[in-house]
Amino acid sequence: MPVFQDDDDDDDVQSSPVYEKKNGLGGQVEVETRATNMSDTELRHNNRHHHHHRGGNKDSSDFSTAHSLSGQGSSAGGERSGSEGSDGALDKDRIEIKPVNDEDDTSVMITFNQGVSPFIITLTFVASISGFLFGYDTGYISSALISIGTDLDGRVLTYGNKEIVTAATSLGALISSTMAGTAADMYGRKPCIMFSNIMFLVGAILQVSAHKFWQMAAGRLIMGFGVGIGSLISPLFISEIAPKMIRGRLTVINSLWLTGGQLIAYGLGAAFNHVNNGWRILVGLSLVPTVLQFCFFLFLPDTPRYYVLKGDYEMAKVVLRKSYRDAPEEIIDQKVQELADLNHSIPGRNQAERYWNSVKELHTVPSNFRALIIACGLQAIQQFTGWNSLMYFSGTIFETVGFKNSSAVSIIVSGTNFIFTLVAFFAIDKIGRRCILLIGLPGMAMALTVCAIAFHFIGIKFDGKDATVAHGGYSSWGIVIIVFIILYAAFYALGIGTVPWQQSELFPTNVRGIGTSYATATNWAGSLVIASTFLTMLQNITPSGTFAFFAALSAVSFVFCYFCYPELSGLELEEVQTILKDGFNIKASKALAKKRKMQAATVQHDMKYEPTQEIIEE
Ligand SMILES: O[C@H]1[C@H](O)[C@@H](O)[C@H](O)[C@@H](O)[C@H]1O
Repeated sequence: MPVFQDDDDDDDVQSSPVYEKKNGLGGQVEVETRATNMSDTELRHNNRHHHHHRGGNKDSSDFSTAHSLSGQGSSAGGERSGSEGSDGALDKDRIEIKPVNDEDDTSVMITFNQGVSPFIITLTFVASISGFLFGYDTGYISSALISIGTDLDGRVLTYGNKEIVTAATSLGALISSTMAGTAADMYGRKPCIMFSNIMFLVGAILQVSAHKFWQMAAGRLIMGFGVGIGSLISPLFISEIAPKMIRGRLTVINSLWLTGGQLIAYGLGAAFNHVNNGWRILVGLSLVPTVLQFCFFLFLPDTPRYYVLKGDYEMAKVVLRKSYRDAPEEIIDQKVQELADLNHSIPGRNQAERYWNSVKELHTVPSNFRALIIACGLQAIQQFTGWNSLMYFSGTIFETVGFKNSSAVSIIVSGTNFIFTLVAFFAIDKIGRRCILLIGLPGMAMALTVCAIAFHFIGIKFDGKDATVAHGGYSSWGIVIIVFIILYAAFYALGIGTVPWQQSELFPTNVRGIGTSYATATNWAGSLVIASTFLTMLQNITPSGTFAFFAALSAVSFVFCYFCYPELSGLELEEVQTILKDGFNIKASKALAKKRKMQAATVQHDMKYEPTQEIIEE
């Protein structure tokens, strides 16, 4: 079995089941990429085949389609292929299909040149409406808080009231996200999203008709239940229907809808700022996408994985057939078989036992626990570096530093967030998650530090109800604050705003639901803490102190990511597990990601012409 030293910097595209790497401490770390646990699900069928050697050479001989991009097929198929001489007994026309160990994967499907079907695009589009609602409903509150005036209880809202109305949604989201993963396994992803639509509906109606502060807060809380469910299920749904090779990007599409929703909320907020009861229109408009998503889902199916989970193999096949229109029936059958085999790999006689075993596995298996640290760590960093306090209160801040049309400035901030999420969409696989994180965090720390200094010179004071500035009107420090808040937004969206939502790739199948639930709950807990304390912080430790605090946290977060976040772009899911097996193995992950990218480029190029392919080691 071939072995290569990976501590060199060569760019070859060798693929091997065993890698020897030096870890950061100089010790030897053996990273084995065999999909050993899946060998029992090995499937075979007769078909025409092609055999790709590394470097993209092809010949026609015995073949295993194990793993097109990673060469993991080398575990079972590769060993056979590797002993070609002794394998002469193998039937020339036999294709051996071995799944990777991820049931979301299209490892059988990858034997086709599969485009993204209109059906997959439709499902992604409809599921992402949850992302839009997440963004819109967390976005409109900033301008609503300004235009609400004395419409509730006939008085001006205190900062405390504003914090409650804002934080209620995060609280609702926190509560529902802790249960959403399990509910999705029990009742299905689609019913969960439809249930979230009902929460959005009830919450919005309560708010639109509110004349009392507490009714408004209750409406925001119930809307939050919907946001929490949507924020977890939508990326999960997309990852389960997406073809493996574009799964990462499709997940970022959900983030694009999210930040786009925030942008639209700010735009409409500016438009309705001076309209009587304009905030009610803002809230009321959120009913449109909710109702649309609910109606669309009446006609759309759940994910194949869910149907297999429930034993409804026929429905799973129906969805797969629509998703991969060119796939022959036998491939569809085998994909369903793969999913069924993987489904049994979760131990337990019933749902409760399986749930408990997942919880145990999450905490006791070292690679899972490291994945948990990274996933929760990134979500916590995303929130505790202060972005959402700006999303929620930027209107108030900009008004205070002298900008009358504060909503317009807020549009620029959320527009920057959207545009740089788009930049992240292109960069996340190309230059890698780790790299954009390590660019973004120091950039944020720098921008926040400048804001802290500017706030000091502008002489701003919050007394819990009103904000006063020593130098009223436009000032050069006010402009510095706006410019650097925009820069902060750009660095944020490029890295930490987007990367944490790739969380599902960190976990293996059996703990993915529960792992992503923990991480999503961490996100909402952080959002809740920040939203409910930001204005109090401004008051007690001054705006300068608050921004300096966020700057310090960004700097510390950089250190965390530098030492704990491996490069995962282009890696197969089980490779992520092996990378995390005995440490965070940053160096090894970077080398492996580099090689995988080159292999993927070769395979993608060839896929245009070949129905099947594989990279194997010689
Ligand atoms: O990824 C998103 C995005 O960055 C949003 O702008 C932010 O409001 C959310 O909290 C975050 O989860």
